[in-house]
Amino acid sequence: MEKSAKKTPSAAMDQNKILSKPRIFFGILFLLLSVVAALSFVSYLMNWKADQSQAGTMLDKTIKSSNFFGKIGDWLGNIFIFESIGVAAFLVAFLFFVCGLIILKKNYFKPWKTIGHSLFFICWLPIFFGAITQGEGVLSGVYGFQIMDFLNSVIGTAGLWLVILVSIALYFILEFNLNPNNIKSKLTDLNDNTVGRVKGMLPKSAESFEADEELENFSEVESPLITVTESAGIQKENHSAPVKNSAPESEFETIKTPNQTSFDGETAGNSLNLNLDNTPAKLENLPVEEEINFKVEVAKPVDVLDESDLKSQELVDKHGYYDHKLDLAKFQMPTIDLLRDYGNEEISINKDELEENKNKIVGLLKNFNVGIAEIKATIGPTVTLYEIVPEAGIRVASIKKLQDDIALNLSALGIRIIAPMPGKGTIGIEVPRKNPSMVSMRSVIASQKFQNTDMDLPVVFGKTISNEIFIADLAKMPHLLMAGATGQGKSVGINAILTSLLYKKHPSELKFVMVDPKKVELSLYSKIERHYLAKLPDGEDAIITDTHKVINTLNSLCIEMDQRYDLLKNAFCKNLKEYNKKFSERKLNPENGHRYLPYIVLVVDEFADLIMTAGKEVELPIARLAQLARAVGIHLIVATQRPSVNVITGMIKANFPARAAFRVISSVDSRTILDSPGADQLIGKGDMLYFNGNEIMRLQCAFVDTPEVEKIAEFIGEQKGYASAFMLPEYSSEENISTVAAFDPNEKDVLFEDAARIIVSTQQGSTSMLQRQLKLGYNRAGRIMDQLEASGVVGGFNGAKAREVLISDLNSLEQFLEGLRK
Ligand SMILES: Nc1ncnc2c1ncn2[C@@H]1O[C@H](COP(=O)(O)OP(=O)(O)OP(=O)(O)O)[C@@H](O)[C@H]1O
Repeated sequence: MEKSAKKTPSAAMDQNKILSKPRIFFGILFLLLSVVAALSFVSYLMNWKADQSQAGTMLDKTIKSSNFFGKIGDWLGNIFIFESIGVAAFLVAFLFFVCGLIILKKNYFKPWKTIGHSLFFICWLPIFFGAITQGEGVLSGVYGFQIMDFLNSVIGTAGLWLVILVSIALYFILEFNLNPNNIKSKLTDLNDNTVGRVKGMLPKSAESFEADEELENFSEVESPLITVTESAGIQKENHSAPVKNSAPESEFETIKTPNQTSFDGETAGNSLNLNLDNTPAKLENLPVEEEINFKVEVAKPVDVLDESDLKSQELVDKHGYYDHKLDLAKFQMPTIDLLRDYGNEEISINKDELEENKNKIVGLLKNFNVGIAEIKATIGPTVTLYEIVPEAGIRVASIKKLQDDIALNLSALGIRIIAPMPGKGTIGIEVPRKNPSMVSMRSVIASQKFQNTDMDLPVVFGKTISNEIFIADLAKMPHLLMAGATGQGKSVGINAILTSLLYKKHPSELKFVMVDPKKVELSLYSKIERHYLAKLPDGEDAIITDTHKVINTLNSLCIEMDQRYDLLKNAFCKNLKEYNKKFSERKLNPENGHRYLPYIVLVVDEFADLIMTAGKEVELPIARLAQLARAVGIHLIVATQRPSVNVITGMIKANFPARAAFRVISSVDSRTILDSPGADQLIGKGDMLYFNGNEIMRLQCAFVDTPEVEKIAEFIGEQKGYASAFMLPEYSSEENISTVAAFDPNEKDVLFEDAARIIVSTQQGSTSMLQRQLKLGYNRAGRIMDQLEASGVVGGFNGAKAREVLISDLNSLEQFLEGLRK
């Protein structure tokens, strides 16, 4: 109660302000009376036997009273206690007190309820004590005894006790809303809660009952009351509490309900009506709100298991979760010692070099009137980054223009200026170190960062310019485009990527599709065919070198992608991870085609070579895979030496957000791969730029030598593997063949004859030539070529080479065409 008073001090103060003087006078008078009466009663009870004999001697000065309040106190005690209602007289004193508070408008409790309770006990206690003491002593008072005596004579002793006990029982039932359910729940609460909590609950129970009553009233007039109260700005949260029924079980929420009684004698109902009718301004003068604890319990949602869930649960209980590693349960991941230790890789700091470079940079910039406020050096494995803060007013572009001058001055290759440094207020000048340190694959694989990573497909590229290990998640990239001129570290980079994946993924979780037109770069991995490689069912080698097979494999991967999408759709999963989790929980039936889906990483080395020989036939499936395959766990790594625009077309580029550039020949190439220059300024030997779609980072690629890769492949290859490589879906170009066979002269393209003439006159069965000469799109040129094949002008598809032209000269062709026209 005090709490609520404390909570609304301003409201209470407002009320004090409007108290009239007579009100204050009578209020205090009643409070004093209550104190005098209570103390007189206490004193009377202590001395009543002696003092009673002095009754009626009020004016006799010779007779002294031992009551605190003298003869008045005696008189009061005698009248209220002895002659009337015994110890229940204290309730009369209490009623005085309540009246005093009501007059002073101190609404610490519900006054009318309190008066009601007091009156009940003023009636009940004297009879009860009368029945117990049979009129002996002062506990019952004379009236109490007489009423008890009267009842006793009318209904007998048993009837009297029945009345006493039934009346008190009824009181408690009504007051505390006691019913079997309530008692049970309260007992549970008592059990559940700590002693302190129980203590807290007991006095509150009366309030709970009141709150229930009030809530009933609320529900009758719920919506208007809510509207009015909210508009009045009074405890808006009151109404959100019941709405929050979805709150977790046992969560207590406090709601405040407007007090139902007022000092003007309004009943609860009246009070509510008043709320409805009053304006917000009037509402502010309503009795202070009282805080009660309102407990909301929401039944826990029952986990409804449908039939398939039950089945999967049963299967899990019986067999445990599906373990995709079980087939190769004994498979050992490669050990660190397979990688070569290149010795101390600690960065040596050459102070002279640092000082010299710093002085040169500062001196040169000064010559060009670029003042520097601050300069800082960060030493990386291959380059040192000098970060400068130019003086105020210096334009960034003016420093950027000085790149060549700085390079000349420092007489070093590979100077790169980053102006401004992303996320920093500085300009960066990267200067290659004279004695770069090597970053070995061993050191990055053995690092805590890599060992503890929880990425799906972690790829450790090497170290950043600030010597931190850099790991990226291929699953998130989701495809990587790599470029770099010959001998700049691209092959080492691919090996570093493959090695990181081999060190982290079990054969059941990852498959590689390797395309290597150069035939030598990836051949080392043929040893891990039965563990990690995927191939076409009729493919002899898992590492694909033939262009024709590449096309089939890419199309097969597209089929795999489509099949995976169907599986995911049927399993209601959004991505591979979710799907595999569901499969492991045995929620997906293998009889419906469901299977554990490993990640598939397609690695294409020398993409330029493929594009040159097969053009759109390669570009289209690659672009399709790049666009769609990420969700089904197919990721692409495409590398090229020649990052020209006809190799890395707009379509390819748009679908490869992650790019890695080793040193390239020209800044045009750099722009093709990274959309900005810089890769032409690298120093080679694994010095690379990595673009993740947002920013470009300079990295030193980790070095892994061919013998190391060989060792790893051997280590894996010697272990028990699957019966064969992972089989990709069958893809045959028979469909094309059948369309070719079903050639209909009447449906031939209008440019068919022109195309035939070009081919025969040049003796080159090339689709791209037709495209160029006739200015056709790839699809139409391809269709015409099919028709030429079907009609017998050219031979079948010949992989990388042009088709054989079957008609030797234009004369023969004209005759041939004449024949077709008939
Ligand atoms: N990360 C590296 N750290 C140190 N040296 C490296 C690194 N990467 C490459 N090199 C050096 O550069 C040489 C060429 O590297 P790599 O074979 O990877 O080049 P490439 O770009 O693949 O060439 P190509 O395209 O002709 O195959 C390596 O033999 C090695 O000496």
